[in-house]
Amino acid sequence: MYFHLPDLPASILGVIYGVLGFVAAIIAYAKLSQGPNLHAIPAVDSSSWLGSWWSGFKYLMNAQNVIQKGYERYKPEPFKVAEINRWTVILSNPEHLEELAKASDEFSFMEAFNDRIPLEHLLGPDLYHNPYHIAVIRLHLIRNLDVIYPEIRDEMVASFAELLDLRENEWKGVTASSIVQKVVCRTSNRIFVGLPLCRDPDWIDLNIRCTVDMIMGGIMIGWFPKSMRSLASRLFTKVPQCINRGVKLLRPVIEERQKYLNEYGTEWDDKPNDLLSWLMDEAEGPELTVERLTPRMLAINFASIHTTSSAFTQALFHLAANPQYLQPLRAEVEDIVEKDGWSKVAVDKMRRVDSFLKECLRFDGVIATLSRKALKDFTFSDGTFIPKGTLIAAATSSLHHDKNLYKNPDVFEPFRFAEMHEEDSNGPKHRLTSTSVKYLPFGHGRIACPGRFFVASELKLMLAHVVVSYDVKLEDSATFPPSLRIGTFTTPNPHAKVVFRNRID
Ligand code: HEM
Repeated sequence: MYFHLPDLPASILGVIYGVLGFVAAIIAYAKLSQGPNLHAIPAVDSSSWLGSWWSGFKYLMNAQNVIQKGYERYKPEPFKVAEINRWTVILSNPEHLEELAKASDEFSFMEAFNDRIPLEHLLGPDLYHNPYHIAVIRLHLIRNLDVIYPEIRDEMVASFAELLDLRENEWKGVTASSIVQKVVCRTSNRIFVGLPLCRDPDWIDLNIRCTVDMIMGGIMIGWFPKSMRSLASRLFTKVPQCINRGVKLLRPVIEERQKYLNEYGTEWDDKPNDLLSWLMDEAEGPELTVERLTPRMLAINFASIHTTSSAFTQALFHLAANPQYLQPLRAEVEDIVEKDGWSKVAVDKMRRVDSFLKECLRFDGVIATLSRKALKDFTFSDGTFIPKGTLIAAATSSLHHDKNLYKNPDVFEPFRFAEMHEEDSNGPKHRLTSTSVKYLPFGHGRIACPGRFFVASELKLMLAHVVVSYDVKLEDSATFPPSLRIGTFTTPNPHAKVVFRNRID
């Protein structure tokens, strides 16, 4: 059920929107004032009644500018930025970030996330209170990477071929973001739920759309008091329909596996080696039901599909805008594959491919990561005090463009990390999967993204395949497509085209 305003004259609608805006401003201010006492931390813009609301609006429109302004003015001290209904303290001091990344009981990633997108009320409390899927991703997905490599590649190559559907040597323009989302969804789900579900158009559509529905629904129900959020989620968001669709599609797969599990225990011939199987092996009691496994699977897709496809779409734009990098990438891939085949060993050796992707995430990846909520009062070792309840994030994009941390930070230098790897005796620390307070797209420390080893393999296989199989360029006279941003969410341009043809040389 959704609310629609009836057709009313513009003047009456204007009054209604005015009143709603005023009420929203009051609620927002009330929420801003209810939070922890952050008076000692300077604000980037005004912290007055109306000023903070206006600053929140500016943050929504251009968070990067607001954070950069604070970074230039206050670094290395923390500063606060107003969002529409909350303050966030931004950290810019690498020492603070290192301490934050190491802290255990004092800060929570999940609490901070839940404050923005209340997954607990959207997908149910089990996911939030019993996140056993994180351990499964951390242990099984990484441990099985070698074995699942051929499947990742098989699905990815088939998806590109089908979705691009190129004829002879003709150039064909495609909407990059849409094609990449489908390739990523299919390829990732080959490892998440296996064949044939990973190719089911309904499953692909569900997982691509559901992320957007969860973000929009989450932002909306975040305005409601906690006690009303589950009801609001059922009434005003599309998430319950997503879960029902998911249950319908997953039920036959899960029930068949449950039959084998009951009959043979955790091992049987031809047992699928995928994330769903590993989750079912670890699930206990009611967690093993279709109704509990489905939201978990949707949540894993939520964490992976848009993040991975955004990273690859942006890489594709960089490649198409800079065709001079195609040749050095091709040379590396062909040389390595000739000796080692399309194996994990081979892809691990592809330093230019690794560096290209890593630079794309540094250059125009996320704006703020290391999002945490302080669960108790915390004092950094230099005496900086953070009160309980404070929302914190790192000034990721500003750090990634700081000339004290990177040479020529505002220039896209795709092989910079490969060169650092060559010059450094501790080369591996420059790999895509290595995090540090200078490199934060995957977060850092105890809670750093557990999917990053899988995603690095997937992205590297995709880029290596594209460079050896296709010629790519932007449309004639097109310039680098600008990303879309709302608050700290950033997404590559959803309309821009990349032109492909089968490689001719
Ligand atoms: C390019 C793709 C991806 C990016 C940029 C990314 C980024 C991140 C970041 C920034 C965090 C928070 C870490 C922190 O604050 O320290 C995170 C957490 C997480 N990511 Fe990823 N991620 C990606 C892909 C994936 C994939 C493919 C999966 C699943 C297979 C995944 C699963 C998760 C999970 C479950 C968490 C929560 C960890 C926890 O609560 O301890 N991510 N990711």
